[in-house]
Amino acid sequence: MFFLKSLNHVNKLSNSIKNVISVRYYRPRRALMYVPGDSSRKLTKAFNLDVDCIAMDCEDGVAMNKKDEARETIRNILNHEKVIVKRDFDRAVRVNCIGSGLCEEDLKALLTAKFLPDTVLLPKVESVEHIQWFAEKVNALIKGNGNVDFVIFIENPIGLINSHQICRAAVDLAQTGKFTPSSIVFGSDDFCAALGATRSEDGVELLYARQKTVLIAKAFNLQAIDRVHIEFKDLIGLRKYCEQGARMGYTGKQVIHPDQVPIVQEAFLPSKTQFEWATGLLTAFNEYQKKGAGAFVYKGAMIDKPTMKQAQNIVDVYESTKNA
Ligand SMILES: CC(=O)SCCNC(=O)CCNC(=O)[C@H](O)C(C)(C)COP(=O)(O)OP(=O)(O)OC[C@H]1O[C@@H](n2cnc3c(N)ncnc32)[C@H](O)[C@@H]1OP(=O)(O)O
Ligand SMILES: O=CC(=O)O
Ligand SMILES: [Mg+2]
Repeated sequence: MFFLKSLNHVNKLSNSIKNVISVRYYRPRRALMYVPGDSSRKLTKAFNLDVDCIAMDCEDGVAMNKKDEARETIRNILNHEKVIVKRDFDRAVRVNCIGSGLCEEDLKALLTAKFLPDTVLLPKVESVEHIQWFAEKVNALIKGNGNVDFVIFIENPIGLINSHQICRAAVDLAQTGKFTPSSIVFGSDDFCAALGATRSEDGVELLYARQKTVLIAKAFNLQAIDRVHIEFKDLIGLRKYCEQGARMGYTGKQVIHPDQVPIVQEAFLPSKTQFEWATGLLTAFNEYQKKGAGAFVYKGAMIDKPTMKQAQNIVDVYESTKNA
């Protein structure tokens, strides 16, 4: 239901404009909110929030001796139809990583529940072989025409080095598979640990990895979901990092606490002013194209194709989230 609702705007544009736009509509994931799968209390609380994505966690938010409980609790939730309190949301699950030896059991329990999760989040992806393993399991477990969105976590150096091949494999295998690659998550905390780096205020130790992750995501037309801000009481810092991530091209951010949700949801939604600027620009672009002008002046600035694409990005995000 989140998809393809703003095609009208694009359809109004001339064919020559359509050809340069790669249109893809996503289930919005501005805030990707983790909830430990073994905590019924937190899960209930999360379902009452106004949030794009709830990631019911089997992985690092759950202690080793609570893994079975988390898996069972989430399966029970998936055995019931999604209850929409505030509005529709992405009912996602984060399974344990393949290397843990727990992933298969998670997938078996969660993909055979009465209702499929909307999305499966796979942490610590390191290689094409991981994607092939995931594809094989998911394709065997999902019945009929079922399909889940697939979120790939890049959170260690080998995963980052192989990220291009990982995304290529995911996109290729999805053609005949029961999953749809939708996003890359930058798992900065695990990345820091794997790198042996120390977290700092300006995050300089992660800059390359953070930029490369968004670059890879965009190369494959995927959403890019930024690092978690673990100092959850620091809402001023959170806003600053959201704005920074959004400027870098990230489309959303991982969240661990309800207080972080409204700030993140807002920071990754273009403002009404930006939306109006963008729609006005697209209309003007269309008119100038018809007149044979590639470059023109709009609100005091030179506009040509790259700016038109930036405006289209704003419209896409705005349209995909405003009624979500
Ligand atoms: C690097 C990564 O992998 S990040 C992902 C893994 N980590 C996680 O999933 C952690 C998720 N977050 C949490 O578990 C918690 O926010 C903590 C442990 C950090 C702090 O929890 P608390 O000390 O309970 O925080 P606080 O008292 O401020 O919580 C306020 C309310 O929000 C609820 N709450 C806190 N976090 C969450 C959450 N993630 N989802 C839903 N509800 C939550 C609490 O239950 C509490 O509600 P209540 O009073 O009705 O019980
Ligand atoms: O899983 C997230 C991370 O930062 O690690
Ligand atoms: Mg992690």
